[in-house]
Amino acid sequence: MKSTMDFIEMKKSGEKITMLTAYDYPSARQAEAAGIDMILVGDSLGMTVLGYASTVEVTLEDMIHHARAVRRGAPDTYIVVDMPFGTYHASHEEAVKNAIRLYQESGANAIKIEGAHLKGFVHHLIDAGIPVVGHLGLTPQAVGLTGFRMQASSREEADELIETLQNFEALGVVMAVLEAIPSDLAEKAARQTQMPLIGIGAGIGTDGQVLVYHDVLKYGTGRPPRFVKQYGDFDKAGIKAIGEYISEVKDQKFPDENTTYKKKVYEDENNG
Ligand SMILES: Nc1nc(=O)c2c([nH]1)NC[C@@H]1CN(c3ccc(C(=O)N[C@@H](CCC(=O)O)C(=O)O)cc3)CN21
Ligand SMILES: CC(C)C(=O)C(=O)O
Ligand SMILES: [Mg+2]
Repeated sequence: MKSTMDFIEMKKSGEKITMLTAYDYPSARQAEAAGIDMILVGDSLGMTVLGYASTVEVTLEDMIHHARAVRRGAPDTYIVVDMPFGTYHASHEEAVKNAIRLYQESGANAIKIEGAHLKGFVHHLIDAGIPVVGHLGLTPQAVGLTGFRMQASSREEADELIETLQNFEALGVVMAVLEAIPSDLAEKAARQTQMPLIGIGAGIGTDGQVLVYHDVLKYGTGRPPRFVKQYGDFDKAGIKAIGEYISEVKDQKFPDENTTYKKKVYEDENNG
């Protein structure tokens, strides 16, 4: 399994870091088999696998439940798990308690927290020995305020983002995700910190990329964000396979010889 130090080495050497979300055992198995550098158990699971309109309804229990399945599917991959909405704002004390619980119960290697608010309590997590990943730019848990839109497009907001990253680094945050920001800002940010920066909708200049599993595979999603590239078509493959199954049952072609237990238990009876 790669370590936090390996990602810093990859940044130094210029080797891009690959990250993909996974939410369950099969998606984690696929990501590990393909050789992904790290897996994110994103709170996007609320939208991709639970069907909510945003990530706001996702709970700490949801994150633990899914992360444990991902760990079983990817025992040898570095896993980051999202702190969900409402679990780190009420007080620093509650944030620390919830973060410790998520880290301890999820089996993840690091926990990710959205926004600059993290600055206020991250030292407690680092004191406890928890690797913490930041997340700036578009922070989907704040969708009610921001919408799902590009962020930090003014000079002031861009400078503020870079300053927050420098604070994160000084506090001991190990990595950060930058979502939906102008590419020149992301590139500048990556040059100004030793922390590996993983981009999603942040251009080519970050130290790595992250995408959502269901977006990469075109699997049960609607119109994807602009920054998504679809590399597969699970919807097409799945609907085709399910359609063939339906036809074969209707046409009595399934089950067949190979899929039937034919040992006779009523051999001595006439006419069954
Ligand atoms: N499937 C999926 N992929 C994601 O990348 C993702 C999630 N879900 N859920 C959590 C957040 C939400 N994210 C989103 C969701 C939608 C847009 C989007 O539709 N953006 C439009 C622009 C919308 C506007 O300007 O009003 C785009 O064209 O990119 C962007 C990020 C990123 N994350
Ligand atoms: C989009 C990524 C960065 C995320 O936070 C998630 O999948 O929840
Ligand atoms: Mg998230």
